[in-house]
Amino acid sequence: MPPQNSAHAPPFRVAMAGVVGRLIRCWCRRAVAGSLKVPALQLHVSKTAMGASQKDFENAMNQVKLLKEDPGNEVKLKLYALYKQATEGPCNTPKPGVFDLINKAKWEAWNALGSLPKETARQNYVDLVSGLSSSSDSSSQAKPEADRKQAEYETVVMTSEDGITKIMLNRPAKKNALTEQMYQEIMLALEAASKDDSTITVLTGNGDYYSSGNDLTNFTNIPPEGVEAKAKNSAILLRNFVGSFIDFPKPLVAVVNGPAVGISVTVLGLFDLVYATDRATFHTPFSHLGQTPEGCSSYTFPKIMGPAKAAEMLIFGKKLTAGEAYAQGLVTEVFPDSTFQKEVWTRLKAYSKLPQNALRISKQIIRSQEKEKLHAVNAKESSILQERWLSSECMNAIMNFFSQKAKL
Ligand SMILES: CCCCCCCCCCC/C=C/C(=O)SCCNC(=O)CCNC(=O)[C@H](O)C(C)(C)COP(=O)(O)OP(=O)(O)OC[C@H]1O[C@@H](n2cnc3c(N)ncnc32)[C@H](O)[C@@H]1OP(=O)(O)O
Repeated sequence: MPPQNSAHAPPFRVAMAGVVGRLIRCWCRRAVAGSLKVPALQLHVSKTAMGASQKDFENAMNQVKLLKEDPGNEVKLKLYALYKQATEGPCNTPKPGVFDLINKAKWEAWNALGSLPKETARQNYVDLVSGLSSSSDSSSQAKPEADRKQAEYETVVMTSEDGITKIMLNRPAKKNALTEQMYQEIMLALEAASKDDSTITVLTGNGDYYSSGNDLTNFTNIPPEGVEAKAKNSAILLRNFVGSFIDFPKPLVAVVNGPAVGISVTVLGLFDLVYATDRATFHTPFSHLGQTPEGCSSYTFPKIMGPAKAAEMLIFGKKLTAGEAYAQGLVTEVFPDSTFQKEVWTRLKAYSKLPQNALRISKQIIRSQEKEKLHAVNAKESSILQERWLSSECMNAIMNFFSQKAKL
């Protein structure tokens, strides 16, 4: 064994990192050139499975060989892992020895996929290759994936830098109130962030508010099918929206840059870290609006802050200051507004350098303890709200807001 004392350890680590890098680069060159033994005939993926078909998968494998640009070691390891998962299922081979560096890196990438279903792995492989192909075809080759996707979003801004993908709510003139389009775009952005190379994903707001919650104009766009159909579709939207936070696979951080209202507060119970400026407030005025809790808060808030404090917020609509939210455990840390951005991003940049897989797997272990429960709570809350939205209490509250009689 090499010496492990402090005088020798750093040079050893540097040297080993260089060796590992060279070996992986070498393995990856072979993999991309097609000399990696990836026997297409060994595939046993059902043609009728959901998502990408066997043909899509085979096309994607061929596209990998045609890539004009080297996608980098990390991506190549991901491709390898997804390929193995899609064709063989979860990794159950013994871990290669510590000095078998290439096979160890490959094994770790595959093993990190845990029990990801074969169909999902196949779909993720196809999606990953499709992103790589379009990037090597496009003129904006040097831009990261998230930047290239920006054109697809109108209500959020998505950027990736230093291992952090930032999703910024971007309707500052409306206090980042969440329109139906915005719910959809946040879901799409989370989906993209879950698959990109970043280590950490951040949700934040542009302007003086984090978010004023559901945009109340969502209640005014009633389709010809009627208000019941609208309520039904909105309950589905809500359930999917909250579901994408429950299932998000990487560390998720809320950078609460100002006041937060309604659903933007409740889903905080599903984040891994919540950093708040001391200007932030946390307000869930559901009863005032004739509505009931969502975002799994009927379960997470009593767990986080105890039933009495949760009742004060969720039933009686008590607005918390950032300091109070910290004392109740809803917020991880509060920063002075003058240094908020600088301190938070410095902290997150340091965290994003931690081993990516370890962070992700740790998050998933924690979430797996109660994922089913969270989905059940989400379904129940959404279906209760579907009824509430049709109540006269709720309709009166919305009318009061629009007739300027009531502001929170
Ligand atoms: C049939 C069923 C359909 C249902 C569809 C639902 C889909 C899923 C729902 C999930 C459940 C979510 C629940 C919640 O989030 S409850 C919380 C809802 N939020 C509110 O009630 C906040 C309302 N806003 C306010 O009280 C104030 O605007 C606020 C205190 C936030 C800020 O006050 P301030 O005086 O500082 O600023 P302004 O009021 O002048 O705001 C500037 C402009 O922005 C508009 N605005 C702000 N927030 C909202 C909002 N939530 N919805 C709509 N519009 C909002 C405000 O009107 C101003 O607009 P103008 O400049 O045009 O006047």
